Amino acid sequence: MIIPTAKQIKEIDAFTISDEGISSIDLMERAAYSLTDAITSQWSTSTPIVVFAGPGNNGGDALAVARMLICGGYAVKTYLFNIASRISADCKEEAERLKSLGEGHLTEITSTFEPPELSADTLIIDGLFGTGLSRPLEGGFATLVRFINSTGCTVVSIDVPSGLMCEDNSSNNLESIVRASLTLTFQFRKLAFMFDENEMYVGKLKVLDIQLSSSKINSTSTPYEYIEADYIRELFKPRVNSGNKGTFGTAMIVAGQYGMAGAALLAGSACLRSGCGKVMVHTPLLNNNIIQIGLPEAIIHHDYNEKRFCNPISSDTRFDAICIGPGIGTHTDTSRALYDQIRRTRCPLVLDADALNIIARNKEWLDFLPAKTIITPHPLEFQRLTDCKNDGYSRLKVAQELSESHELIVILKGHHTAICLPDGRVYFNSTGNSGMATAGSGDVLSGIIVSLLAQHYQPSVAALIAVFLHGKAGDLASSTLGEYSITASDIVNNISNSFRDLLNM
Ligand SMILES: NC(=O)C1=CN([C@@H]2O[C@H](COP(=O)(O)OP(=O)(O)OC[C@H]3O[C@@H](n4cnc5c(N)ncnc54)[C@H](OP(=O)(O)O)[C@@H]3O)[C@@H](O)[C@H]2O)[C@@H](O)CC1
Ligand SMILES: Nc1ncnc2c1ncn2[C@@H]1O[C@H](COP(=O)(O)OP(=O)(O)O)[C@@H](O)[C@H]1O
Ligand SMILES: [K+]
Repeated sequence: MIIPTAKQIKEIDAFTISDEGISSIDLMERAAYSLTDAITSQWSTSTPIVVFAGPGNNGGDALAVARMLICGGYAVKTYLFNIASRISADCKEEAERLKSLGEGHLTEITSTFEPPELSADTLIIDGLFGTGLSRPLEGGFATLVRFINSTGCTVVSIDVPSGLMCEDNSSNNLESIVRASLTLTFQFRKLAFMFDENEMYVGKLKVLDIQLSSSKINSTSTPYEYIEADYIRELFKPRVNSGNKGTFGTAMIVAGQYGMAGAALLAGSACLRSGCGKVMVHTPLLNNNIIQIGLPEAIIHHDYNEKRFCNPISSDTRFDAICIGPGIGTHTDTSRALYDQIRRTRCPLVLDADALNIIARNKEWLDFLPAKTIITPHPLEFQRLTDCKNDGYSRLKVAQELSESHELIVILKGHHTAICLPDGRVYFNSTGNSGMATAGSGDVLSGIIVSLLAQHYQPSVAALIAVFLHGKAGDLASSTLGEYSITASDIVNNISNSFRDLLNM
């Protein structure tokens, strides 16, 4: 599903109204009905409800929900903030409809506001601002948001937590954003929801289908896409029945300085579990026994001249794709070896972990990376690599620029990992869970990617499939072990289930 901007959502909204020949108030009623349905399915009529409505259509939704809840037998107190005497036409109409239920349901605030006493079990419905927020909240609205956040009550935000911009929050006033327990958003995830730091505002997320025009959605051009199973499934090539080891390619993994052999094991086993024909591991001699025993299917490519650090792979080119980085360390010999290998590499390449830390110290090497190289930084590695600011939006913009200017595939790892392609498109992943925040899980991802590259998947396709499968393997691991107990090896052990789940095997 696409992730449109707030401006594009407005256009899709307007198109739906004209195309369907319905009035905007009827679309608002449809939206409010689905909100009410979501709320009543979770909270019973014994829950006291307080609704805060703003002056725009987000407020209109809130007023309509208040009316529907009252009609459903809930006790609801509603406050409409009409400070600037400029409420939208549909918000005004919804206020009239609410008032028509009788006295006392609606309090209109035109100047000062005395916050009501709220019991701990009160449910707050936040309909102050949605996609129409145009600047950070200040003054009375900022105070109101701080009040809402201080109550300790459960908060349901309509469409967007009030105060949160749909895209860029890098210069927002972060104290003036509602911290929702649940956000009921219309039709699309918003770009800001993809950034890890905004989870504390969004809370749990539920996307409500309000049947906006599918033809308009399909013709809306946006670089941002949220990827789910159906999309990924289409990217698979059929596996040749008569294929042999050679058909499915050889992957070379350069990993594991002495003391980090586990990184080589994890990347190597993930690679073997992901379909390539042969796996070679280039690793220091001192890792010999552990790799031979732990990964008997792999061919070890010894680093003879140095016992502890990874050195050059000599001029060997008997592989179809190469991954450099998991646990290699940043020793100067390794650094030199990485430089030589980058300059020499002609096959698809994925760089992870310490390979990226070495490049971060030699940023001009970015210019030498072969086109379509995949890099897989976590936020700190990306910060070292680019000196970008620390918020998700700024990081994404820098990743998009890097991807376009250097023709790289940048996989920005996180809860919603972003895959940035050189043509400007960005795909956000839908699988994965906090159990995967465990040492070594990035090594597993690298192993899956290089396996798909060795099978001659285009780098962009390999990146998309690998990120999705990796997260899915983590989700399957969590479904049996729980998020507290997953290890990176459990992710490897669920790669096969992840393939089977995705491909209905
Ligand atoms: N998508 C869909 O199809 C559907 C969408 N629907 C709903 O519509 C919502 C969008 O409605 P919307 O466009 O009226 O914007 P909304 O968020 O209510 O705010 C606009 C008002 O806020 C004001 N304002 C802005 N910033 C401010 C600030 N910092 N401080 C103070 N004021 C500020 C701004 O005034 P101005 O900027 O002109 O000063 C204006 O008065 C959307 O989120 C969803 O809930 C559904 O009803 C139906 C289907
Ligand atoms: N909360 C989370 N939700 C989803 N995926 C996660 C979460 N935390 C970590 N991951 C995934 O786990 C991997 C962690 O990689 P990384 O930080 O490089 O780990 P390591 O360096 O220990 O191998 C990434 O693919 C990341 O997307
Ligand atoms: K809201």
